[in-house]
Amino acid sequence: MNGITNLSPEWRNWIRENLARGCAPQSLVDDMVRNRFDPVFARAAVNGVMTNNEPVAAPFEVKPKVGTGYVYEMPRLPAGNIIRTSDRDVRVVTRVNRPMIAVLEGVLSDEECDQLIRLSADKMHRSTTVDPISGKHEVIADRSSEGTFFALNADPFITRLDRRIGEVMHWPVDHGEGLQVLHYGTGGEYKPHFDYFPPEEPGSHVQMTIGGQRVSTLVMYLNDVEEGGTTIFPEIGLEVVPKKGSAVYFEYTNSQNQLDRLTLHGGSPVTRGEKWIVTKWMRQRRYGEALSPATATS
Ligand SMILES: O=C(O)CCC(=O)C(=O)O
Ligand SMILES: [Fe+2]
Repeated sequence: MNGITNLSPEWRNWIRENLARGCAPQSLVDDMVRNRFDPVFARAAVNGVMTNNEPVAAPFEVKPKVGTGYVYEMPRLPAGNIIRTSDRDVRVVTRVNRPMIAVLEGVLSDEECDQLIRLSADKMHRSTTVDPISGKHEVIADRSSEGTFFALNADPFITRLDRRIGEVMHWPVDHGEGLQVLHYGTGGEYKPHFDYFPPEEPGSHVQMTIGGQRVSTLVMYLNDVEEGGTTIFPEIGLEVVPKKGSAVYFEYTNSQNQLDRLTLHGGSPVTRGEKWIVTKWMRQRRYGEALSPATATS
């Protein structure tokens, strides 16, 4: 998820002209990625030009209500003490109803955690977040971690995890962004933030061009952290201690497009040892649906 994240007038014209010539949108995305564009941004940019919504200025189709008055609907997370997925039973250890948060055990086996770390270790990049004004992915001081990303169906191992995670989150696999592995060294942290794209920030519109708003998050812990590194929810004073194979789930966008500000959260500083997590973010719609079915790949 790295690379160029702004569209010069020249590139915008290039997209326009090639679409007019009948080029497949995906081939333009591929060319842009070869020219060092961020893949997610490239898709959003091509889509924006295709739909005549210039990416940064594109109005989001429904203006979401923010903050107060969030209506809590039936949680998407299945009810009960055990969530039975196609290949594993996941135990619910804690549920909070407002905001909707759950702590889950046994989402991943120890071997799966180790395997994800192994697969990620040699392809980590300093993590980026979305700049509120430009919508660009920027390295920022608030997020001292390195990350890497696994596209949906990257291989049978990832496909199996994505399937199980979709069952736990009770949301279609193809509405999910690819799994994102993050590593924090000692001192690493992620300051409190929202996982949804704040609609008042212009950069959010770029991110929402494909798939819409994020609706829910599953943060899975890949190791036990010696000291610190808890997932904190400062609005409600909750702290979840990382445990290998466990996860914290939360949801923040309801069917009326309202956003739950109580899901403000962060990763507290790792004071001893290191911390590995893998995160799944679900979107309102199919992630990639804005391109035609023949060209959408994730
Ligand atoms: O590190 C954590 O515990 C939280 C991670 C997080 O908030 C995220 O990946 O969006
Ligand atoms: Fe987050």
